This record gives sequence, structure tokens and C-alpha cells, in this order.
Amino acid sequence: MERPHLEVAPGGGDAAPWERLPYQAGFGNHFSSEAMEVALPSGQNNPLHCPYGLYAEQISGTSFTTPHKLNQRSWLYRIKPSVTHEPFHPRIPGHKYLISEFNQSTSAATPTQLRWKPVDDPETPTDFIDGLYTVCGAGSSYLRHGFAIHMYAANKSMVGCAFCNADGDFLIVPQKGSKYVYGLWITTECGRLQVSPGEMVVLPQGFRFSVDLPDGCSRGYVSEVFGTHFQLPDLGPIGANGLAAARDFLVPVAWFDNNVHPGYTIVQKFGGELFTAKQDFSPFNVVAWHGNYVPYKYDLSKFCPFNTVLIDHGDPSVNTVLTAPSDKPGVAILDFVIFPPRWLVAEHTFRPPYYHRNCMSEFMGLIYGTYEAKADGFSPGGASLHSCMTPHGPDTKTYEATVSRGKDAEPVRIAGTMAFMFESYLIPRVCPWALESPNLDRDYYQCWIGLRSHFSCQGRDAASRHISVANDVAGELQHGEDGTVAPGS
Ligand SMILES: O=C(O)Cc1cc(O)ccc1O
Ligand SMILES: [Fe+2]
Repeated sequence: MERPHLEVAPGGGDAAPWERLPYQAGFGNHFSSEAMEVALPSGQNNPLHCPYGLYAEQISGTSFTTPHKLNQRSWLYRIKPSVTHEPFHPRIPGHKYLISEFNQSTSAATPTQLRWKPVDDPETPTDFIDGLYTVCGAGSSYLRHGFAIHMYAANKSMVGCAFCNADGDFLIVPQKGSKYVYGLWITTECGRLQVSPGEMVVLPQGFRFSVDLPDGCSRGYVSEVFGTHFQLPDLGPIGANGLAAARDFLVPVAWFDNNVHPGYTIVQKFGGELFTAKQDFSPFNVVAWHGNYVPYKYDLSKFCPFNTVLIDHGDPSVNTVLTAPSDKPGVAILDFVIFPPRWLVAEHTFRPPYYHRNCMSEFMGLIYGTYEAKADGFSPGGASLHSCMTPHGPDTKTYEATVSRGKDAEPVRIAGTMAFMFESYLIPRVCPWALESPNLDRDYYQCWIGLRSHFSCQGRDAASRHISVANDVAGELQHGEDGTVAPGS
């Protein structure tokens, strides 16, 4: 192969501002991208001489022998290979609250309903790595089976350092701020992604990335899956269209940094522990790449939700954005489900979520607005955990307000809200940060204690007449002019 003349501008790549970054669209595609013309070798992956004298390096997201339809890997053509670094050493200080093995020495079992208030911005300079703390999880990164749920609060960009998670894929849901702020500026080996609150991003296992905070601070949620990757859910009887469309997923284009960076640090999470290694160049030195193992982002407002159109409250699985499957069909290590704005039209139906006990465990977060099952106490940036078979459902205020509206409720549009759930068939153990946190809402159970018995032996109609809900409670359901409703907001 002919070697083009090496002419790499310092900083290289595309100079587009972050807000107008170009992306490639699609999910599961075999993408390719080059920041310099003809930087991608053609016809083979590792020619003797790569264009511009680049090094060819493969990153595998699945075993070499994984069946073709599940196999994920990419080829990166870079200025220096990743291996060009000094040895890894344990990072001092370590990280007290980052966990990837869930056993009796790292975490606790509890069937109690748990809820956390949003955390404040950190008081000291804290980057994305130091701002991460594990709430709960199950399984083990070593055994390649399980998940972890983390939250983060950070106020400092990562400078001269990149993070690499050898344990699993990160799905990050930034929360802080309105949808129109910049959110997270994430540089990856495949290029750059700007991820605002209201969007989510997946950084697959092993990719190096660095997080800049153009707004000065950010907080949000992270789920991590071990031994599996996120995929679009099967749509079953929904058919070929709906929910998250493959074409709305955005993948970066190649971008590289050819500057000299003495003392650049790679922070590697491996078995939940952090290690560092020094090198003298940026890991974002990939001039071209191709493959189907890639970071990607998705704007949750593009989601096409499905819902009841006649009676009853459907199961939330209908609005699954992505699923990280286990080996059992239909059973997830982790589903990412959202509760987006949508019309509620069901007739003679209790429209909020039903009371339930689930064999799956449910971690919930709120990106903005009010969640339909909780009139108060569940704030944007907060979280809740209802583990396997732990009873939960709408709080007293929501229940009373809903039944008082009577059986002829008009269609209402749930507006201005975006809640989500990480749901797993593995039973989460809860980590010290979450149990010791001053943000743990120790009175959470109180939100249901007021649910009264409306039972009457005098027959069905008499029983409904006995539902003596106070109109002032009903009044707390605020209806907008356009038929929208925001429970208790
Ligand atoms: O518990 C929750 O709030 C999540 C949830 C929502 C819903 O609409 C039905 C079931 C369910 O677990
Ligand atoms: Fe639930």
C-alpha cells in the first residue's frame, strides 16, 4: 500500500465546535471514519505499512469466536499504539466508593424501599472519576456477569488524563441542568461526543475517554454492565417500528490530538480498583477507524413511546430504550427504560403505575419534571431502589388525587418530565456510600403509610362512594391549559 505523505497538524482532526460536532447515525452498523483522507487502509485491516505510518490496533468487545451477529470489534489506526506507556500502578489515593464485586464485604442486602435526595455539587475540585460512587449492584466484573449502578457529581474537567473501564460498559445519563446546556463533552478514541441532559451515552468496555464539563459542573447516573453489551430490544408484536429508532443513535467521527503531552495519565478501572499509567501522548490519537464496537449517544426526546389505548396500565418494559441481555431469553442483566412525555387515555383505569412486587429489581432516576407515581419527595437528580419483591407503587397523595378524579378522566398529556429505570433480574446489594449518605431519605416509607382501607362489605358501588378523598388533595393535580398534567408539581 502506498504511504501518503505524513502531514499532521498539531491538534489534528476536525476543528468543529462541540455544539456542532458531526456524527454518524445508526445502531450496530459497521461504521468507518477518517480524520484525514485515505487514512483507513483499504482491503485489509493490518497492512505491513498503514497509511501515514499509523499503527493498526484492534479493540474487541466480544470474544474472537462470538457468533457473527453478536461479534463486536473495531480497528483503530493511531499515531502511537496504546501499549506505549509505563507500567500500571495502583492509584493513590484509591477510590473508596467505587465497587464492582458485590459480596458481604463490599455491600449489604436490604429489601427496604430506598430513596435518595439529589446530591449537591462537590465542595472541592472533583472530576468525573473522583465524582463517581457506586449505589448498588450485583455479580462480579471478574466473573463477567452482573451490573453496577453509580451516580456522579463533578465540577472539574479531566485534564491530562483519560479513563478506561476494563470492567464493563458505561451507560451515562447526565441530569444536571436544563436540556439546553452543554452537559458532558466526552473525547473518546473514536472521536468526540457532546451529551446534554436529556441524552444518554454508552462508553463500551475498554474505550479510553475523557470528560470535560463546559457548564462547570454535572451530575447524573451511570449503569455499568459486565459481560454483556446494550442492544435494541426486540419489538415483538409492536412490529418493525417504534421505541428508539436505530437511526437516532449517533456515533462520533474520527478526531485526533497529535500534541505532545508529557505525563499524560491513563486511569484504568480494573476489578473496581483504579490503576494509573503514564505516557507522553494523548490516547486520542486515532486518525481513522472502522468497526461496530463504538461509543454512541441518543437523545431521549426522539423516543417513540407506546402506551395503553383503551384500558389498564401496561408494563413499563414497553418503553425499553436499550437492554443488556442475560443468557436467558427475555431476561435482562439490565434494561434501560424511560417514562417520557406521552398521552394517557385509558378508560375507567387507575392510570399511574399499579402497586406491585416485581421479581426484577428497579432503580429509578429522574432527569427532569415530576414522576407520575410520586407527588413529592422524588426530585430531579434523586434516585430510588425497589429491589426484588419489595412492594411499591404510587404514594398516598398520587393515589388519592387519582381516584378522586373519578372514572371519566379525560385524556391527559404527561408533559415536562423524563424519568427512567435501570431494571435487573439480578438482586442488587447496596453499597456503603448509598447507605451512609446524608441524602438517604429515611422517611421514604411515610409516603405510603397514609394509604387507607376503602374496603366496604356493602357492595361495589357503596365501596366507591366510601372513597372519601379530600378535594384539596385532588386539587394538587395541576392541569395545564393544553390538557397536560403534572402530578403534585
Ligand atoms: O415502580 C415504578 O414506578 C416503575 C414502574 C412503572 C410502571 O408504570 C409500572 C411498573 C413499574 O414498576
Ligand atoms: Fe416498580
